[in-house]
Amino acid sequence: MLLIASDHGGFELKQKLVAHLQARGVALRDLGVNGPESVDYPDYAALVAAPVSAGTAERGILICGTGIGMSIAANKFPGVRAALAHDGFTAQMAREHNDANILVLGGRVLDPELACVMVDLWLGHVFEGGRHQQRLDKIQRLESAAGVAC
Ligand SMILES: O=C(CO)[C@H](O)[C@H](O)[C@H](O)COP(=O)(O)O
Repeated sequence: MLLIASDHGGFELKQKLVAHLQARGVALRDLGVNGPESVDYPDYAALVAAPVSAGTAERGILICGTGIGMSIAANKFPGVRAALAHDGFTAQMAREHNDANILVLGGRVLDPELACVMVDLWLGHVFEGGRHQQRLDKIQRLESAAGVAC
């Protein structure tokens, strides 16, 4: 199941992406925000990042104005690899090299048509493993070490 959420800065782009993904037949759950009213992005980051971290959802998409706040918040959750992508190349690399389980987009930055292409690239490619898995393992060890230090 693919989860998607945004704050007000990403609301318009989220609506566009939901329509795009539904037209493609992708199973997804829209967790809000449901209108353009001002909200706090960490609340919506948690709605997607917590189930991805817990393993009850496989992947998510988060959108705020720049994508920066959503990235910072989502990456606080263990096991989350939230990648802020800017174009088709970074969206594809987020899957192939980083195995990003959350794609983060900037609603005030991206052209909506490009954002649809980026989501398709991220969904349509696979993690390459190999040397990239070795690097993800090191990130996992950093996460574990940080937990011990606390
Ligand atoms: O981009 C964001 C965080 O990185 C969010 O969309 C924030 O909402 C933004 O920084 C602030 O936007 P506001 O509309 O001025 O509250």
